[in-house]
Amino acid sequence: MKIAVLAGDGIGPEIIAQAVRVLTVLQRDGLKFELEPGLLGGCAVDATGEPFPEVTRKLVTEADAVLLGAVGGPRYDMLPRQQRPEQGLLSIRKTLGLFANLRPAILYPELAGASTLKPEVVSGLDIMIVRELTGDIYFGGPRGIEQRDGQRVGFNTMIYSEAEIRRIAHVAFQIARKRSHKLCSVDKMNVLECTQLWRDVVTETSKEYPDVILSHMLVDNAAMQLIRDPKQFDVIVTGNMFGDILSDEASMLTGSIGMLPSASLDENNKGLYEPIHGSAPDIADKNMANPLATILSVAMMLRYTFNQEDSAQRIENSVKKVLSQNYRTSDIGSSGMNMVGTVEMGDAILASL
Ligand SMILES: NC(=O)c1ccc[n+]([C@@H]2O[C@H](COP(=O)([O-])OP(=O)(O)OC[C@H]3O[C@@H](n4cnc5c(N)ncnc54)[C@H](O)[C@@H]3O)[C@@H](O)[C@H]2O)c1
Ligand SMILES: CC(C)[C@H](C(=O)O)[C@@H](O)C(=O)O
Ligand SMILES: [Mg+2]
Repeated sequence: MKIAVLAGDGIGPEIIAQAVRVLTVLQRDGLKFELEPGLLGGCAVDATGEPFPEVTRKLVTEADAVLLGAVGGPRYDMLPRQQRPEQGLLSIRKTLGLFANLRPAILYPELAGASTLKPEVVSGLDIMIVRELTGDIYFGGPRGIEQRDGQRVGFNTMIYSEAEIRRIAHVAFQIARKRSHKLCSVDKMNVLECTQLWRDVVTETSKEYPDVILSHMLVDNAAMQLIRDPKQFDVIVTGNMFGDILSDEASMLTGSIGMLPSASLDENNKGLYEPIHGSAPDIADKNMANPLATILSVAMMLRYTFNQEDSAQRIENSVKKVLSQNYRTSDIGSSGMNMVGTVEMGDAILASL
């Protein structure tokens, strides 16, 4: 088994270093895999002029799984769009066919006080957001900025084929089947034809899953309901853009965006694993970043790509243990806690593995 490790930019190298320490312990204890580093994002632009160079394309195509930190940063914001670090991330997702993005939002009981919501609103929260990842307005054409009638206009195209909707719907129904048999599909069918089709196809697909209760919600209401009463949700399925926004929103229910891992899977469960957050330039190189989302992404890799459920749980249990020992990075900290930096959080995880 080969794992490509793409640290990326900003806090990427700091959080990936802690995740790699965890993988190295598992390797010592008998799991068979090799780690191979590669460049993606701004660091790849610096080295090669491209955010997703050919050598990285080859590496990730041959690897069984990819572990990614985060890409992007203000230094690269003025580059032409095709050269931006984020374009590297979008290309890797598209190249590997990673259409199913699983973003679990789980509140660890110890962090009930870290959420900005009242503990009773969030305690016990366990939501799975299933985000379609290779379609939608992110990839649709035509797109651009051009002159029309003496002024600039910007335009993008929201587009989904029924096949794209059906395959992500199947993933979501199957996940709902293993959980509480409840699925909420989020769209904006009152305004957008593209999401009318989304609702129609998800409803058609539901006929194959009579044991799952399907509901639909408009995205503006869903954003509100996530804050009002998040525990009404179990599995949410939605498109690329709504999923991006709702998962950042859901992260704050759990205390911090530094806690949310993700898996991006193809048809065969080959996957890319990354925290949902970005490169956090405001705290880069300060030993402040929370590495837990990245470490939990390693657990997802072991579960979904390598079928190593025991090792996945071993990592998740060590996260629970360090939280119960009151170790906190500043994003989840409060008074009376054992405040630590990125590396020290990694030390605590290793000690409790
Ligand atoms: N998957 C990715 O690589 C990815 C995802 C999102 C954003 N980005 C890129 O990252 C850059 C910064 O974007 P942004 O500021 O909008 O979002 P961000 O997620 O990087 O940061 C938002 C806020 O959350 C904090 N934060 C994020 N991760 C944290 C962690 N692990 N521990 C503690 N605090 C954390 C940051 O300090 C910041 O205050 C942009 O270039 C953006 O395009 C990349
Ligand atoms: C950086 C960006 C392309 C990316 C997205 O929008 O998908 C990020 O926000 C994410 O959530 O992984
Ligand atoms: Mg995002």
